[in-house]
Amino acid sequence: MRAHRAALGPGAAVAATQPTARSVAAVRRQGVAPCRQWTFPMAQLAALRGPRLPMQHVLSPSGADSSRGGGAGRGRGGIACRATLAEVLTGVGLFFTPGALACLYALYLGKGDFGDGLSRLLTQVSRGYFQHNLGGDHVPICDGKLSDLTGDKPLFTFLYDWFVRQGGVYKLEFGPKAFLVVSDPVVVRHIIKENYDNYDKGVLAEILEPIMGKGLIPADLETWKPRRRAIAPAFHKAFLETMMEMYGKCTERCIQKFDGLLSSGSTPTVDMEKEFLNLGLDIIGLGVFNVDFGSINEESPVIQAVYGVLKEAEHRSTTYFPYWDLPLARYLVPRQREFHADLAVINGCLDDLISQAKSTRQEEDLEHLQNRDYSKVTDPSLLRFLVDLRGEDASDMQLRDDLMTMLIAGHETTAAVLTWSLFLLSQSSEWQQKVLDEVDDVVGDAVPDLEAIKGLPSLRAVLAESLRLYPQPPILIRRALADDVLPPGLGGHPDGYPVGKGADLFISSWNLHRSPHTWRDPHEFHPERFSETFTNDNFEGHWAGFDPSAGGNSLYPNEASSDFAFIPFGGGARKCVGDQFAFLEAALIMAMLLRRFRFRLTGRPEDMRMATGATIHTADGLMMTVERRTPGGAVEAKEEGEVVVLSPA
Ligand code: HEM
Repeated sequence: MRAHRAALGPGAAVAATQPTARSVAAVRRQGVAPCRQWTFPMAQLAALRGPRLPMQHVLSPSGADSSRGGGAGRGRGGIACRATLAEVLTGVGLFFTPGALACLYALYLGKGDFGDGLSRLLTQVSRGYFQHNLGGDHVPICDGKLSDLTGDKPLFTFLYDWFVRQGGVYKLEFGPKAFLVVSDPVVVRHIIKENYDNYDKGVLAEILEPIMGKGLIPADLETWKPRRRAIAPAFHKAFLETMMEMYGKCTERCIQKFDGLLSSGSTPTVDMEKEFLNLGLDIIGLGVFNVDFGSINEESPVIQAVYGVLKEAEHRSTTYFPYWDLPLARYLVPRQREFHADLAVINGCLDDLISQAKSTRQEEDLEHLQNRDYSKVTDPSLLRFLVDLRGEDASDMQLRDDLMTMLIAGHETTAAVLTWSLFLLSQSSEWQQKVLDEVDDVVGDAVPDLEAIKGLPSLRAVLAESLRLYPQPPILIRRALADDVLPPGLGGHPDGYPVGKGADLFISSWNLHRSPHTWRDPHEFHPERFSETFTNDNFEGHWAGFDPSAGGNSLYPNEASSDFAFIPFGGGARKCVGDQFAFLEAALIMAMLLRRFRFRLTGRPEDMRMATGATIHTADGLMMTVERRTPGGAVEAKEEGEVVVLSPA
């Protein structure tokens, strides 16, 4: 955010309207009238953030005129030496006046806030030049303020306010960029399932490319198809069962750590968000490469590098101006230097692991790999599977990209689900009691297996409710590969919303999951909702409603049971490949920790604040006291109001 302010703040804005000596010279050389100079920085912005456009569009809204205007005559050789002082002053005045006027106009548009005003000015000027067809003439438009991006409230909460006012499809304009924000299940179903191959990851792929390359999440469709075919079968039943044993071992380490803290007789305070991140990192390291990061108890350089890269991915996804693409930024900006150093550490580590795995490759058919006796397999990791799979000769680079993708995708997301689940559960003695009764009955002191997790419906409903209220990530990103027409959704324009090739879309899972049209009491913590049906006749048959029996054998309520009103792991062809891996992991960790410890929030729940990046995390950690729990004991009933759920308001 800070970088964003620096790049687009008042200083930059003034620079944008007052050209540098070099740009003036360039304009003179081209014979372009100086008064058209204001368009230049916008061209840069648009080119950096969106698809490039022909330069004549940028230089002059009125086309060829600009190259023939008064500037051409003034700019042709020798003017400076023949000019009188008055002419020079007039020239300077002519040159700066538009800039000054633009500044004043920006201040007026922003009602005194220059940044907001500049953003609006850029929006007004760029409409029709840089924006793709985004919803046609009848789409509701929201004018984003820069202060929304830089303020304390996460961006996705603003998207909710607008959704409530404007409906399930609206256009959000920020400076020269515009997005279509989608919060309606019928429209979401169209984008991610029915017409999924008309969309790629757009802006997200641009941001993640330096980190994940062409890994499965950002990959273009052509790269994605064969990789998805190779990777999805790796998450088979025997693999997941073996992973659960590994989750148990990692969770035991966490339990031992808490036991150690409790042995002094005091009541320790622990940041549970951090503990979940460490636990998640150990698990993903073992699952993906069979490498034990041991991060619960120590910090290795690789772990530090992973955290550094994660932070940078987050920084980039929340920074408006991609300054890291500027020439030399990677050498001159300290955080970019650190990022590239971190990336080199991880890539070095991954390259070693890949070359080791390839040097011991034992090619096998898919069926054989899936039916191995996993009790005898020393390396059950995804890397081993992908290297040994017959017919899969992915390059080292592709393997590296896929592994890096899974390392990043599978770590923070699960930690975030655990963090918000514990936050919610710690406020409800009723749900704690339900969950603990199940855990004591079904699991006891054992490490739960797949069947045991199936026997914990209350715990699974709590995890799902946490994913509904705090979806990870809160926004999914898409870009249209060809023209399309989105369906109207609830209350939308009957003709639907046309989108042009290159149009950027935000699918707001946050809005979808808290929509008053698809959920009863959408901002309240009610895990029991997932065992009840819900319909809304206003959709006139276009939305099937929520039906718990429509989810098949899924461990969690999903896009099928909710007809795309609940997409905790996405949906359609690009649905998360690690959904079962992650859901089982979260359920197992919760069951084992809750069985042994009692966690209490140290502060007031209403003081918790969200921070956003790739996932929603807490602004100040999840600080909790840890006490030993006597298994089988009742949860002390206390006077409780509604569970505090952090909401858009
Ligand atoms: C609770 C934890 C997790 C959540 C909430 C989650 C959520 C998601 C979501 C919503 C998507 C769809 C993104 C989109 O459509 O743009 C996705 C995709 C993906 N996730 Fe997860 N994920 C989790 C854990 C994992 C794990 C553990 C792994 C790997 C070990 C993983 C790997 C992936 C990959 C590779 C994709 C891209 C799939 C594709 O495009 O084919 N995720 N995840």
